[in-house]
Amino acid sequence: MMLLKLAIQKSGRLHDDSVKLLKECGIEISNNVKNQLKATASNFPLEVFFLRDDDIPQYVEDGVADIGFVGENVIYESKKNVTVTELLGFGKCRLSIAVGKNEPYPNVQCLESKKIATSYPVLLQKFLDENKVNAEIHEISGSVEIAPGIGLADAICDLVSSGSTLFMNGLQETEVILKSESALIKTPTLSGEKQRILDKLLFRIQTVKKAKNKKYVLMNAPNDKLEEIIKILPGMKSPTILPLAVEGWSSIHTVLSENDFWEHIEEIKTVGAEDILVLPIEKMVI
Ligand SMILES: Nc1ncnc2c1ncn2[C@@H]1O[C@H](COP(=O)(O)OP(=O)(O)OP(=O)(O)O)[C@@H](O)[C@H]1O
Ligand SMILES: O=P(O)(O)OC[C@H]1O[C@H](OP(=O)(O)OP(=O)(O)O)[C@H](O)[C@@H]1O
Ligand SMILES: [Mg+2]
Repeated sequence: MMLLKLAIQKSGRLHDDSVKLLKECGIEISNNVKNQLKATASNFPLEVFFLRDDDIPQYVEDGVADIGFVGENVIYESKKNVTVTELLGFGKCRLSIAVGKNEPYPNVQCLESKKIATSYPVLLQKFLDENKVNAEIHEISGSVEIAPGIGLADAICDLVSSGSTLFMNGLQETEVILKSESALIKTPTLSGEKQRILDKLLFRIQTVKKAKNKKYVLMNAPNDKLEEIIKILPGMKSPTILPLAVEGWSSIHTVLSENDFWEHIEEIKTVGAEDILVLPIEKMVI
């Protein structure tokens, strides 16, 4: 049977979320044997390779793997011929330039002739070129944030998420050069049969993604307040209204994005809604 070959990170920041996404898509993979580098799904035509994340774009370009889950930072730094097919919503971070927290940084021009340490020379060079800045790039493979403190460089360009690594190393973030999250990449040529398997996988991923920032919201309200509450709720189509056992009251059910929920909750309460419940949604097919 034809199997779609997927490359994911063996261990590291993207591993758990990659496996979790497959699970949420209803795909069972057993990788119980420690250090096993390959696994086959038991209920979907998928074979999973566990690799270093930096190697994934190359494998996918070569067709050794048909698709991969990997950070956009790694994809664009690698310059490989692969197609970003779907963003996956995890591994969110940004590639930023930072300098010592007491260094003045009026604008990007102040990087002229400076030495910048990074593991992302391609993306950094592109940014410098776009801004017509000449700077010396010093490539190192990790612990980049330590570079200014030990006199190795004047500035750094590295991944930032919470900012705590920068803070702990006495650095300030001065430019965001790329916003990144994990993405599904695809090999340049895929057979028709494999494309059909990929379409099925993409449908499942999109179904899971749609549900992720949506909430199922239930609330009780007196019947004479229903109309006013419904006007406030930006529901999917129209909310479901069910009578309560208590005379004159109803239960309103609707689906809201997390954002909309926070934005409207005060207003809904003020108008007269009570006993508001917010539940996660597992899957959503619309
Ligand atoms: N602080 C962070 N917050 C969120 N996502 C991050 C963060 N740092 C990195 N990432 C994302 O996770 C990816 C993997 O990070 P990780 O640190 O596991 O990489 P690695 O050490 O190069 O792993 P490997 O051993 O596979 O080469 C990064 O390429 C990036 O897309
Ligand atoms: O802004 P923060 O939340 O502090 O995250 C940023 C840090 O996370 C990443 O390193 P990671 O912890 O993955 O270690 P690594 O250097 O071994 O990849 C990145 O290289 C930064 O150092
Ligand atoms: Mg790596």
